[in-house]
Amino acid sequence: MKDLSGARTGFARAGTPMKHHFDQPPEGFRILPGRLDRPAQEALLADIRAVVEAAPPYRPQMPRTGKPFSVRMTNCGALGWVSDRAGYRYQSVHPETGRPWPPMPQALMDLWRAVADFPHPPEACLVNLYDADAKLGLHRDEDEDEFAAPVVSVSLGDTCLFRLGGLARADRTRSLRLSSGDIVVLGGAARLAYHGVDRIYPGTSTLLPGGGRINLTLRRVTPAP
Ligand SMILES: O=C(O)CCC(=O)C(=O)O
Ligand SMILES: [Fe+2]
Repeated sequence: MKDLSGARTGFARAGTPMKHHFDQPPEGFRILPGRLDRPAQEALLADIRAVVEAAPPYRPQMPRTGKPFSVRMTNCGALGWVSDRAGYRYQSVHPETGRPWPPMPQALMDLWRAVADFPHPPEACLVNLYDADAKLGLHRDEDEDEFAAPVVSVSLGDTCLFRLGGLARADRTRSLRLSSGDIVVLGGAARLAYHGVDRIYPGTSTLLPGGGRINLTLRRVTPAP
C-alpha cells in the first residue's frame, strides 16, 4: 500500500473547508503557458521523431478488460509505462519489440532540471499520441514509487481540453485548454490529483503536419537515493 497520507492531508487543507477555496486547484499544480517557444517545440519534436523511430507507438490495453486505449503510446528513458491485461506497470523494454526504450533526450533532462524542483533526474518519459478523436479518462499517476517528485507534462501540437480534479475521483473538476509549448507540473498535493484529457481541438496548431497532439510526461519512478 502506498503512503498517500501526506498528499491527502495537503489537499484537505487546501481544498475542502471553505467555499471560496474550493475552486482553487490543488497546491502544487502549476501551468507554464508557452514555456517552450516554437523553435524549442520543433527541436523537441525532432527528438521525439527519433524516439518513435526506435520505439514504435503501440496501442495499450486496459487491465482486465483488454479494451484498447484511444491514445497510442511509446516511451523513452530507462523505464517506460505500459498497460495490458496484466495491469499497469513500468518496464525497461518495449512490449512489442522487446528492445530497451531509447534514451531520454537531453532537452527533456534539461527541462526537468529547470522546472521540476527535484534533485534527481526523471527515469521515464511517456509519449502519448492523440489523434483528433483520442481521449484519456480521469485517472491519477500512481504507478510510481516516488511521489515526492512531480510529474512534468509537455504539450505539443493541437490544443486539448484538460480536466483537473482533486485527490478523490468524486471531487469537483475544472477544465483548461493546453496548447503547444505549455507545460504542466503536478507536484505537492497535486501530484496525486485526478486528471484526464477530454478532447482534442483539430487544426489548432501547425506544429504536427498531420495534426493531432503529443504529450510527454516525465516521471521519477524509483525512490530517489
Ligand atoms: O496528455 C496529457 O496532457 C495528460 C497525459 C496523462 O495524464 C498521462 O499520460 O498520464
Ligand atoms: Fe496522467
